[in-house]
Amino acid sequence: MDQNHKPEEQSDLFAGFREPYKSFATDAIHVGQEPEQWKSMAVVPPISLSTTFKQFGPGNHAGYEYSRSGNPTRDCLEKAVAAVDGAKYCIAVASGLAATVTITHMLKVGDGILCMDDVYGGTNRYFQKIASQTGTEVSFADFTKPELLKAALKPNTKVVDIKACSDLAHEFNKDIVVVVDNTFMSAYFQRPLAFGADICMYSATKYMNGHSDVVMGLASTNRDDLFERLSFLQNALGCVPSPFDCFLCNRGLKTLHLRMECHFKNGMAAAKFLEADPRVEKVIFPGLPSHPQHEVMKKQCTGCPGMITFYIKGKLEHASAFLSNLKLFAIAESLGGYESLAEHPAIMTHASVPENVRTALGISDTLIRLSVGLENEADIIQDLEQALAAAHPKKK
Ligand SMILES: Cc1ncc(COP(=O)(O)O)c(C=O)c1O
Ligand SMILES: N[C@@H](CCSC[C@H](N)C(=O)O)C(=O)O
Repeated sequence: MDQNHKPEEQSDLFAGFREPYKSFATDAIHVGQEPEQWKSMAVVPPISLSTTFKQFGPGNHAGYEYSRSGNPTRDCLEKAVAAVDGAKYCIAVASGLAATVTITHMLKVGDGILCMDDVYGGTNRYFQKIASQTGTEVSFADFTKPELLKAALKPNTKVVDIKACSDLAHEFNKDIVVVVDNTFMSAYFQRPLAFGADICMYSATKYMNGHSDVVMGLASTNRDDLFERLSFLQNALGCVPSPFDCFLCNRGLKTLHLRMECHFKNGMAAAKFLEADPRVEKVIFPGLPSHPQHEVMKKQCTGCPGMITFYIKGKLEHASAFLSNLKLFAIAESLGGYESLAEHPAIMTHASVPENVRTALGISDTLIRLSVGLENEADIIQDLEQALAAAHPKKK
């Protein structure tokens, strides 16, 4: 390994980024968690497993009637997430995809969705193979170029999927609902609602829970009308998370700020290491100046998560050799947990994206994705170094 490698200086790391949101950690730790709400004065919200709640008389209850419709543990999580998103409201659902499905159910037959082309493979699959078969018109565009978004907006467009385009979309039609999938950024590094988005959603399976032990989705909003519809759909569609999962995610949220700062530090170190390595073709990490949206990121975000993609030199066999030789990083789908993961998007997470679309998006045989975890920086770099050496052995 590179013996001269020094840990990233925290102060330099965040230079040029937005200041963290005021009282973020305090809100994540305290909002919705007030001990006074329980007779027991429990400091940590209890896991409320009861599926039903006794009523004083028919229709006269203490705020809860049936656990799909409302649950005390879920309430604690939803209040805390709303606070860290700078939102009035939040709903928790059973997965990130359930959040996408629930939001899409706000549409009527004939309404349109305009989605960022480079989305999670399962979102692409849902829009192309399910939503578009049931009367919703779905199209995709590259929102990193506002002129392409502008050209793609249609009179029936109701949902788009990127924060930077909120103004453009609302100018075109104020009824367009701008939805940002904030999964990769987390609430700590980006607040889409503060930039004009109408709904901020997550696969909480990732950074928001952060421990790779919960599958969950979240959606926050400041709009009363959207919340009314979303909470109606949360109950009516029934895609709700279990109270135990709500407890875990609520707990994970308490350390989000600490985890994200460490993900950024380790991610930056790994990205710099890879960018300097001759066995690597190209690194895509928005925290690096080489990334085309680096300036946008610094303007809009308070930091950069530990997600790196890079092209290894060679062919599929080199990518496979690199992945198979990793020791600290596990080859696995998912991201945003405390542990480092690596995967091959073309074969794994984005296999459901049609091949021609993958090619257009650059999801090739040599593309590798890393979710850099919270292990020691030097051990992360050492693992990358030895796997690159195994993929590209020195000729004798
Ligand atoms: C960016 C993004 N959005 C949504 C999802 C869907 O989330 P879930 O797996 O929790 O359904 C995922 C991953 O699956 C994702 O990576
Ligand atoms: N969002 C996760 C999950 C990836 S894919 C999961 C499954 N194979 C599917 O196709 O739904 C990630 O990006 O790793």
